[in-house]
Amino acid sequence: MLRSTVLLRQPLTRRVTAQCMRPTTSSWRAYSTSSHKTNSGTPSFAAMLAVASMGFAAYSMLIKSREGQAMPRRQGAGQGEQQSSAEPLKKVQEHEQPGQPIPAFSSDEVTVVFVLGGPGAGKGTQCENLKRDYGFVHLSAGDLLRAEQKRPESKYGELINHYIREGLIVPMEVTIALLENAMKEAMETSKSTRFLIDGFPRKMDQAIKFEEVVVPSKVVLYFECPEEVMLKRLLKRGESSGRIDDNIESIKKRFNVFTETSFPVIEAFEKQNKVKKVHCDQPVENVYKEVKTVFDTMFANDKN
Ligand SMILES: Nc1ncnc2c1ncn2[C@@H]1O[C@H](COP(=O)(O)OP(=O)(O)O)[C@@H](O)[C@H]1O
Ligand SMILES: O=c1ccn([C@@H]2O[C@H](COP(=O)(O)OP(=O)(O)O)[C@@H](O)[C@H]2O)c(=O)[nH]1
Repeated sequence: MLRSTVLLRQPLTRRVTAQCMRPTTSSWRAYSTSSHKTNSGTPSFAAMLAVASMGFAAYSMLIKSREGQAMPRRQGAGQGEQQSSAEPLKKVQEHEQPGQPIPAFSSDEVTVVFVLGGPGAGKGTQCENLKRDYGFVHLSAGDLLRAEQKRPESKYGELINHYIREGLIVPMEVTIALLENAMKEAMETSKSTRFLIDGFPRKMDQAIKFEEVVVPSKVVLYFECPEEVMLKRLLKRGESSGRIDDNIESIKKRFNVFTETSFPVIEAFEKQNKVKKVHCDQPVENVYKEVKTVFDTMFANDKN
């Protein structure tokens, strides 16, 4: 059984240090949970206004749509109505009622591995290997957001586009709903119950909410990689990815957001002894050897 999410519920102001998690490469910045801000990670005033108003609109819609709603009973995997991705916020609103939230899935039945690490560390590459060899479903939060952004009927296209370009973290209501919908769909279509959640959670509130309303994670795979290596990989990827954030300006912002906001999530999971660290500054095959060691140990006799 998993340990509870006690640590994740501790006040976020609590200063956590996990020396073992800190990068050792001298040229890589020191990770700290203190909240210093850097200019390169700060959007312009106009951009902030735009983000604030878009974010406010999304939250207003969420709150408005909750009004007069009775508390629905959460349903297990493979049951209940199919949730269209047309309205991702609807999914989370079900959880946002007073009282103790009920996770959508039981961690006895559904296995979630969070795959975390800086941009370009190689998460997606290794997830595809794991999908092939271990039968996990690979859900990239970034890919789900990009698909939602491109969906013509989406209300959140512009909002997602802005957040991704600025390297900022999209409000969790959107991302959690997309993830839960995708999990549900995979369970219904392929009866899969093992998930690699790639690039999520990137923020404490996302981690807490997902484990409360979807399912607690089993393990966190942390892809440790020096910044200069990630930078090189991202610039190379940017030559053909067509991604609006694989450019030097966006990359710098993403690095700052990772250091200041996402790395503390990894530290918090480390305090729960959930983190398995993989060294990514080596060829793909060698990284995968490390990843396989973790999975062979963790899931050798696991039926989930
Ligand atoms: N170990 C590795 N060595 C060299 N290049 C890699 C390695 N792992 C991934 N890449 C390449 O680096 C880029 C970023 O990898 P990706 O898996 O997309 O990272 P992430 O999902 O963490 O952003 C891709 O172009 C990928 O082909
Ligand atoms: O849970 C998530 C995952 C991704 N993103 C956004 O999507 C971008 C790209 O994330 P992805 O995981 O696809 O790429 P990576 O940065 O790991 O290369 C991030 O910078 C964020 O703007 C987000 O807001 N929430």
